[in-house]
Amino acid sequence: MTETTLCFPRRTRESTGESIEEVLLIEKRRGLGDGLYNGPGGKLEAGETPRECATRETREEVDLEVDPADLEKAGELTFLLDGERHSVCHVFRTRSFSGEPTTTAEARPTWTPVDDVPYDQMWDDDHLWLPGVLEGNTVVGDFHFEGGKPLDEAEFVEYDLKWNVSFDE
Ligand SMILES: Nc1[nH]c(=O)nc2c1ncn2[C@H]1C[C@H](O)[C@@H](COP(=O)(O)OP(=O)(O)OP(=O)(O)O)O1
Repeated sequence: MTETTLCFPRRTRESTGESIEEVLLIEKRRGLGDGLYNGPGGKLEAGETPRECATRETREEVDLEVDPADLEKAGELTFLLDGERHSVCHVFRTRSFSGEPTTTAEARPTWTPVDDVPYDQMWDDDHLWLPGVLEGNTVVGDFHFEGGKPLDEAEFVEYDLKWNVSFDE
């Protein structure tokens, strides 16, 4: 069973007297979820905490610096494939970062208004939990996929969500 992370950098952009709430999404260019929009993230390496992983992956994928201590844990998502736990994903958000997001071999970043998140070009589960996470809520969820490997070719069949949980990390 793999542990993974997702990191959602947030900002408020002022444009002609309006405040626009944005989230940094990536278009993933390889690996699991290739071609889909998501936050930067990936698999934990040996000895790494979820926060350290989210920080490293955000740097590797889009060259943005976030501090592990500044990440707010927003979700813990268990993905099941044919009844077996496939991965647990730790979801973080932050308004604290430095640098400019840059396209790499792994990902193409875009600041996206939270009202225009392209849920039709994301994992099928994302529209169920990401809006609440972007509103500042916390969530624990189980998401069941069926139909063989890899996960991004399996069918999303059912889910269970619990909102406003507290995380110790
Ligand atoms: N159902 C799902 N919904 C979602 O929003 N994100 C998911 C998801 N299933 C997996 N992810 C995310 C978690 C993690 O950030 C990423 C998968 O991790 P990786 O990018 O490390 O996968 P890769 O196969 O690219 O790994 P490497 O082979 O190490 O490059 O996809």
